[in-house]
Amino acid sequence: MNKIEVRQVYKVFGAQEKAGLALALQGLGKDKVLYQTSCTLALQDVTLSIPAGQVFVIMGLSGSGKSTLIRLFNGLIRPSAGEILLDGQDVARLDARGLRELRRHKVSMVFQGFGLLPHKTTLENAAFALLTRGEPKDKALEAGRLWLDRVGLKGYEAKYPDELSGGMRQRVGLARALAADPEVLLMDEAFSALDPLIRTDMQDQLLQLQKDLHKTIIFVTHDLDEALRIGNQIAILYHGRLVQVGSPQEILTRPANDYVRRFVEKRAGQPQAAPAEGPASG
Ligand SMILES: Nc1ncnc2c1ncn2[C@@H]1O[C@H](COP(=O)(O)OP(=O)(O)OP(=O)(O)O)[C@@H](O)[C@H]1O
Repeated sequence: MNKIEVRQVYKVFGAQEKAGLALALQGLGKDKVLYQTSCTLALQDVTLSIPAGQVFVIMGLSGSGKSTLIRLFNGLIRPSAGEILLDGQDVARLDARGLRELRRHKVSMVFQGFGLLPHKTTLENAAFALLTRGEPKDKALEAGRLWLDRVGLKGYEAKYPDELSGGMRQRVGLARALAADPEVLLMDEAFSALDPLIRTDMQDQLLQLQKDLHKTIIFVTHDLDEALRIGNQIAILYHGRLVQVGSPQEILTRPANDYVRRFVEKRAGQPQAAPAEGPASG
């Protein structure tokens, strides 16, 4: 069964959201919507199914809509149109209380900037989600300790974030997200701030954890090598449109268009920078 269904989702940013949406629904692209309404069409007509228990990667250049898409899954952003069904429930229709419940129990997020609380210890950070949802303190700290151990940070419980390296901080971020035992883990460029060797270590660790956990993990990256390494499936965005969804093998051997082909050709083992997208046509 699929965990998440994204159905005909549009997202327009700007003061004239409705006017921008009306143009987008007529099929106008990002440039024309911007020209006519000064609004940014960040996602247009995105429909996809995200299977349960897999690592699903969302990839594309800077500005292609990756962060917007992943933020729909925990309601940080509301779509201008369309549905985001999580186990059949439309996240876009949840009220503030429903969203709070969703974020406390079902969907956790790991950020690129780690998002740790600087005045709390590693252990308090790891247990933070459990403490804020009202679990007994000893139980929450016990779970925090367990997850710190699982991500290789045993012995660092009493340290503060500024005493840790970037890689260690991201491990705390991962432990904190996993301690909440979410069904869905959202990772937005979670490893992009790390240097290449640490980044590869983190990818390995995530894959190792996933062998036991079988979580639904949605992972945003602009790096094709990372996507190929960790993704069971990869969705590629271009100017807010979905251009291809496939297995790493399919992306490599049957790129759907020139945009995907350029990603694949540029690969050659070198980590890519994240150039911004050029003007959109349409
Ligand atoms: N809050 C906002 N207000 C206005 N425009 C926005 C907002 N958030 C995103 N956008 C625009 O929506 C488009 C998609 O942005 P988004 O951040 O989703 O892209 P991205 O692929 O995640 O890029 P990056 O890799 O640089 O983070 C861009 O054109 C961006 O300028």
